[in-house]
Amino acid sequence: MQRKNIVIVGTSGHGFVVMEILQLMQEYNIVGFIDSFKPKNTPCIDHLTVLGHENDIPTLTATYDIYGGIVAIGDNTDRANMVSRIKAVAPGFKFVNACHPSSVVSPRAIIGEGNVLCANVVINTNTTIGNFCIVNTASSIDHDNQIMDFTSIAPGVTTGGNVNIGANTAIGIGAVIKHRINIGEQCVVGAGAVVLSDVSPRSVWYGTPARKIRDRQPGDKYL
Ligand SMILES: CC(=O)SCCNC(=O)CCNC(=O)[C@H](O)C(C)(C)COP(=O)(O)OP(=O)(O)OC[C@H]1O[C@@H](n2cnc3c(N)ncnc32)[C@H](O)[C@@H]1OP(=O)(O)O
Repeated sequence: MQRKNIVIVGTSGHGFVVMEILQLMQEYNIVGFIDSFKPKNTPCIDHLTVLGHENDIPTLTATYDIYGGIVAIGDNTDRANMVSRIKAVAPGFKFVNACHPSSVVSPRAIIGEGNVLCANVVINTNTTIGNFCIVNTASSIDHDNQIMDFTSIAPGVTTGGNVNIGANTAIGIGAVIKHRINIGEQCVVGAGAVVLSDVSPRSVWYGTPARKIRDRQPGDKYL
């Protein structure tokens, strides 16, 4: 079967991680990168270059027969804004998932669209991953979790069963989240935190056990 042509939006290190995952999947043909800041034809990696700005996607779709692609931007707010812009200029653009072949995803898990599951990720039974999330290298998301849209899970995070993580929240590298914990939307859980109690929306928590450090304001940086 002929592979569908896709683009990767974002040319950071994360963009190249996503590119390698997509290459290993052998389901899509990557035609190039989209970037808001780099000029067209900027070399990226392998033979791939920047094809244009997100506003160029409609034209590029006609030129390259583009099916869709993935937004590979690590910051949750920037990723969400980019998805909105693409939906506005190219409503037919299909957002694909990049799931590393070494990831172990339960057949009873539900995975939305536009997600990245990196190497050695485990998604256990009855867990739902929304849309446009990043589950980074070797993270383990256990049974009956609900991970909402535009959330990012850094490398080596472990969640127990029945954990809920709200939209646009960032969980830092190596954090551990006890079973039956609810984490609100737009939160930051710092690197190495051990979360033993519920995390209120729009707040920053870290430490062992994790404590609330401060509220987050709109536009505050994530990691
Ligand atoms: C593939 C990838 O790279 S994915 C990305 C992976 N990266 C991450 O996961 C990074 C996660 N980020 C963090 O943990 C950050 O430190 C944040 C977001 C929690 C920063 O929080 P801030 O409150 O702004 O921290 P700030 O840098 O101002 O430091 C304030 C104090 O808190 C401490 N601190 C900061 N983060 C943590 C943490 N995670 N755990 C314990 N203490 C911390 C600092 O050491 C500092 O202490 P001091 O005042 O005694 O010197």
